[in-house]
Amino acid sequence: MSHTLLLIGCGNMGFAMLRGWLREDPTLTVHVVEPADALRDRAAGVGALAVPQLADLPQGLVPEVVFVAVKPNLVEMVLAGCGDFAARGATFVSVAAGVTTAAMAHRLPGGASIVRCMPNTPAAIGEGMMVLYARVDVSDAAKTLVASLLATSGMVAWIDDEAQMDAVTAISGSGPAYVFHFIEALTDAGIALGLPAKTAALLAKQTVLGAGRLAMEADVDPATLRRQVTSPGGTTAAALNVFMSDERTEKLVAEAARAARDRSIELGKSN
Ligand SMILES: NC(=O)C1=CN([C@@H]2O[C@H](COP(=O)(O)OP(=O)(O)OC[C@H]3O[C@@H](n4cnc5c(N)ncnc54)[C@H](OP(=O)(O)O)[C@@H]3O)[C@@H](O)[C@H]2O)C=CC1
Ligand SMILES: O=C(O)[C@@H]1CCC=N1
Repeated sequence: MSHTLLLIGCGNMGFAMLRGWLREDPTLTVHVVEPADALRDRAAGVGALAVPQLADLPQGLVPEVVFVAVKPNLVEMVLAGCGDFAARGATFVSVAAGVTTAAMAHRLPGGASIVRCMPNTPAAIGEGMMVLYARVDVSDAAKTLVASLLATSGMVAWIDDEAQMDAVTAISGSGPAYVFHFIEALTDAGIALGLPAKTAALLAKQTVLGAGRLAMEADVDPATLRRQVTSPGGTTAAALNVFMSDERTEKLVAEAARAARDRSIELGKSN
């Protein structure tokens, strides 16, 4: 069924979602507000109707869902200009790290329908992890619509405790960057061991892709999959001795995730 959406902010995350939506459902009408010329052109290129500011949107526009994908410090300012959409029944979905639904509600008329989402950039190819939290007064119909729209971007999961959103941000929101960093490091290691750069990059990327898909599809857990690669006294054991001695990797990843979680909490406090 065709729906009318409004996306405010079409940078890295907004565009990743936009591309996913329009690729899956070209019948959607998506209005975009984005000040940067090049990013508006990019949005128009995938079929959106893009304008530089809210005031340029068609008079009387009735978006069913307003997605807000600006930097966290701008969310409240943007929402303050969206009262008319709330009055016309829109559901508001912010993807901003740290910005609570209470802070959003503060800028919208009473009773506004508000959902918070933590997406990630693999949404651009339909492989995102889209985690949602809805305030108690959001209707089932609105939740179903938001979830079905975001399902075009990847997997959808609901949480019922908003406080968990900071941890979600640390794991799946920021997580792709950790994996990209690992790919960079694995590529560099391959080059250092004498592989051509192109070959090293291909091996690193395909290995992460294949391992991720196997972890998702296998009926055993990742620890079992790891053991299946690790011949006693073999090459993998030699490498894992480096990764696992003194729980090095677990400690590093836990420390990194805590730093992201703490930053998400800070972002929430500064808004
Ligand atoms: N990038 C990611 O992987 C993820 C990001 N997020 C969240 O998504 C949000 C956006 O992040 P990201 O896409 O990376 O940031 P970007 O800076 O790439 O995108 C934000 C866009 O919003 C535009 N913008 C600024 N002011 C307005 C306004 N008043 N109206 C409309 N658009 C405006 C910016 O334009 P200009 O630059 O010209 O100011 C920019 O193009 C953040 O809140 C972040 O926490 C969540 C999960 C993952
Ligand atoms: O780095 C950030 O703050 C955003 C939120 C999650 C991923 N990117």
